[in-house]
Amino acid sequence: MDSKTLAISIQSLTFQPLTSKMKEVMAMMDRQLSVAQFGEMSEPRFELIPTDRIVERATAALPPHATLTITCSPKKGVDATIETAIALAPHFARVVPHIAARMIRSGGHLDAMLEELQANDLDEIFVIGGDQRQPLGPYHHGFDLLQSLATREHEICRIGIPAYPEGHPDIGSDILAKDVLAKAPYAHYAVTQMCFDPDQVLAWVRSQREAGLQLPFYLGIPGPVKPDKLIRIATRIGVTDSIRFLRKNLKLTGKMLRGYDASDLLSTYAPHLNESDNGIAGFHMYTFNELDTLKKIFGRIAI
Ligand SMILES: NC(=O)C1=CN([C@@H]2O[C@H](COP(=O)(O)OP(=O)(O)OC[C@H]3O[C@@H](n4cnc5c(N)ncnc54)[C@H](O)[C@@H]3O)[C@@H](O)[C@H]2O)C=CC1
Ligand SMILES: Nc1nc(=O)c2c([nH]1)NC[C@@H]1CN(c3ccc(C(=O)N[C@@H](CCC(=O)O)C(=O)O)cc3)CN21
Repeated sequence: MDSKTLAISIQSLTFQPLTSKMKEVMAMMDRQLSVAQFGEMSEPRFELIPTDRIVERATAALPPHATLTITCSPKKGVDATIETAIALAPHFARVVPHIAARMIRSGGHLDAMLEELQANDLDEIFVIGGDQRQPLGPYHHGFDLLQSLATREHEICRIGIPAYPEGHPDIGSDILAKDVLAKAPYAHYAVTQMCFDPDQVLAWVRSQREAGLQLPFYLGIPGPVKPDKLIRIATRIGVTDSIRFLRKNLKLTGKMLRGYDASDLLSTYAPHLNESDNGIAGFHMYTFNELDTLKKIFGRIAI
């Protein structure tokens, strides 16, 4: 029995409105349910931002069998991403740096990065265009970098690319659809941009399959984050429609005070994970580096 069914049966037995204690128990059970769903995935992925003390914080909060991916910001640059990935690598099963095409200064810079990755046994990367508007070197978009990688000697054996179920603030949907199909032969999987509307994501997954895209998808799940930070980040990266969806949904389900946690999204996705036509390989959690909160909710053992 899930927590909602349980709460309804408690309510109908006692003829009492839900007390705050009961709501707390429901919230806890919801979270346990979502932990189980996240844990069912063979390879949990967590996205981290390179910041001070990240190794200490990540090892304290996340299990060693997790896959971590490390973002690439225009402020810190791609070398900071690689440095952080190398520092985390001994502690986790798999560490995946995001390599932003527009932040690579030259072919020589790319070769030096590839050598450094190889020297540290990092064999997977996530290729993005990058939030840096003007390219620092010859690679203008993710596709240029993927093509260049295909002509070079390296030990990278797995490449991920981003995908945008909710669209992108600067890029038209028709361009995005063509782009992901063009990138697909060079990539092994796609990760969906964070989105709070699971129906939109699932409809998009089906439309991509109809368009002939064969890459497995990791569905991007926003992790626990305070509302003000979430709104700041979502506005910056253009995830605004589904924030509106989230607000409406939290109001409808009476969870406005409790705020967002991933359990509703995970529960909605759960029945679709085993539909083979969808090709959903797992979840990718955007942690916003809120690792203490993540640990409290998911626990070390449960993942
Ligand atoms: N920092 C990070 O770790 C992450 C960043 N992102 C960001 O998401 C955004 C998109 O990344 P990708 O899909 O890899 O981009 P991309 O640069 O590979 O572009 C995808 C497609 O859109 C076109 N395009 C790009 N910018 C355009 C513009 N301003 N107007 C019209 N068409 C445009 C490209 O020609 C290409 O066909 C970037 O801002 C990227 O940095 C995504 C995931 C993680
Ligand atoms: N366009 C785009 N750029 C990204 O960087 C990005 C996406 N999309 N999609 C998913 C995730 C979400 N990303 C982020 C990036 C930064 C913070 C963040 O918390 N930034 C801090 C500053 C961190 C620092 O000290 O560098 C903040 O307070 O905004 C969160 C999520 C990275 N990813």
